[in-house]
Amino acid sequence: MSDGAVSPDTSTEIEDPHEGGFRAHTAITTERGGPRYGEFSEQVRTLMDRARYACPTPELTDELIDQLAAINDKLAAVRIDEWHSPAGTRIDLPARGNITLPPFEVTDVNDDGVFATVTFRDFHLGGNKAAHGGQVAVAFDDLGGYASAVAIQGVSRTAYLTVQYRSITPLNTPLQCRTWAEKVDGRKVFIKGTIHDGDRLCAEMDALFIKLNPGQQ
Ligand SMILES: CCCCCCCCCC(=O)SCCNC(=O)CCNC(=O)[C@H](O)C(C)(C)COP(=O)(O)OP(=O)(O)OC[C@H]1O[C@@H](n2cnc3c(N)ncnc32)[C@H](O)[C@@H]1OP(=O)(O)O
Repeated sequence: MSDGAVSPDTSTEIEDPHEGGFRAHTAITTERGGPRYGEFSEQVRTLMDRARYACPTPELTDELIDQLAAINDKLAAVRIDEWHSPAGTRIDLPARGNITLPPFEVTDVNDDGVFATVTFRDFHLGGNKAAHGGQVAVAFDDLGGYASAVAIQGVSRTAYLTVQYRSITPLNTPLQCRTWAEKVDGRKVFIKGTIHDGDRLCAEMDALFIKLNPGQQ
């Protein structure tokens, strides 16, 4: 039986293609992980959802540890650098296939900003059926970064991000998120955002993104 230990190995054999920010010398492809990679991501998310609400018997916990350890060993054997991992680069999948983000689908990008449908899942639970406030900020950070990238046609990082939580953000409900650049002042990109459940405002974002200089991490 596994002792539950997780290897801290973060090494990679591949030369780092990083050239600053989130940019890399790698071609965009929707092939990585194969045609069923989206199903794989969904199974991982479902695992997290189920685990959040499960109360296994001690015997079932033992059994699940062994099964998860076997899966983790298989995934460890195919570890790769972040630039080539499908999680985060599969632009054909919700949230670019990034399992750490609340799944979203961008529905439009135009002069009024970036429009997306975002769904917080069971594993994004904060308490009493509401999404965790930190998870709301995660969605805003990523989709705010998207709006910043559109506004400056370049790469930026978050300098600050504030969220006003206006009403409960529900789980398992497709929500409407809009992020947009309010002002660009040199390298400073002032980003606003909203998340609505229908007509009801759940949360608002006020953020500053800074355009990275060439080669800046
Ligand atoms: C399509 C794909 C979309 C992908 C989206 C992914 C989005 C994910 C975004 C992230 O999560 S990034 C990770 C979280 N952020 C960080 O880790 C950033 C950590 N901080 C830094 O690296 C630096 O502080 C930063 C790059 C933000 C700024 O450092 P710099 O040295 O490049 O800039 P500098 O300090 O010279 O400041 C430039 C201007 O911004 C202003 N500024 C910087 N930080 C500020 C701040 N916190 N508040 C107010 N103003 C600020 C600063 O005063 C100055 O104003 P002026 O030009 O008017 O003089």
